[in-house]
Amino acid sequence: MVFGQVVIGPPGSGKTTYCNGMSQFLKLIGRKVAVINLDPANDSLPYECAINIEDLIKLSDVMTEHSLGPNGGLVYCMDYLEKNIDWLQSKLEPLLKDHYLLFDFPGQVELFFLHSNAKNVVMKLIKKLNLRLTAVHLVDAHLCSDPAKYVSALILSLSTMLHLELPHVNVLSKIDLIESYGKLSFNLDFYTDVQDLSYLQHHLDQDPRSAKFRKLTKELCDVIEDFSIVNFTTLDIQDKESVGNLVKLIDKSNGYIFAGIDASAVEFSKIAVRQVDWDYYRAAAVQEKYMKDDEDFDNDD
Ligand SMILES: Nc1nc2c(ncn2[C@@H]2O[C@H](COP(=O)(O)OP(=O)(O)OP(=O)(O)O)[C@@H](O)[C@H]2O)c(=O)[nH]1
Repeated sequence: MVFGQVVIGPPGSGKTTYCNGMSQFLKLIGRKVAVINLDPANDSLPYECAINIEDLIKLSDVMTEHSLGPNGGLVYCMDYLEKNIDWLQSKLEPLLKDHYLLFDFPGQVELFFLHSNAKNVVMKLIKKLNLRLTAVHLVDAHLCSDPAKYVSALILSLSTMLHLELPHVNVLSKIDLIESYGKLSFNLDFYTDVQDLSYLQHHLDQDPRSAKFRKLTKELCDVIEDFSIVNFTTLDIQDKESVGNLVKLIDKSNGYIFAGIDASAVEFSKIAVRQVDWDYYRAAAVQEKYMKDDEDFDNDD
């Protein structure tokens, strides 16, 4: 069985940095890792990639030949990749024996909640090569400092989860910069747990700019709460502990923790029920590390 991650998220959310940091971390803990770059717009890669979509198709060629902009060009490239899935399959086959796979995808979010090519590529690989993949969806943590942007991040995460139908982990990336655009209105666990969005709506109502969207915001928040499947974990890619906590979650979601153990109910249950760090304490520890409390703010004045 081959395990891995499908790394997705809006432009600039940190996917390429993540693939680089995550592959280094996984190598340090003894896994053989292959990073597969499926983003034809990635021109300078910080990691050594095992497979590069550039060898199949170049975004610049597509844009010139078909008079397309970068977004249209990327949709074309994903469509081309789906039609040439055998190319990717043949490149992946030699890696399947002992590698853990990290797929670096483009940042055009519509590829993951609207168009079906990227999903079809992932689904075909899963089926043909018997892969166990988790979608790791990165969202820039600074979006939490603006309630309207946070609601958009929630909607994007929900739509992506529903569209991709994979084991899924949503990540607030660059948590070290969370308050760089302003102090948060609530504790960090409010944003990670997505428990009661009425507070957020109340907060939005105070802003005259969002008054005319009040009903729309309420409806969107209701949809998110009705599904009740979106939550976030946090990540500072430069912090070993933060990356390690994320790896534990991903390993649980795609079944990696069960690999290599005897297929007995006793062994499975031992792993499934072993002690976990409660998310409340985890969010509180992250908050203490990266967010100033009110006293610090007062002292700064
Ligand atoms: N402080 C901090 N910066 C980060 C972190 N992760 C990524 N960055 C920075 O965020 C910027 C964007 O990161 P990329 O990895 O290029 O993001 P991307 O999602 O691959 O971007 P696209 O290829 O445009 O879709 C870079 O300047 C990174 O150095 C993090 O955990 N902390």
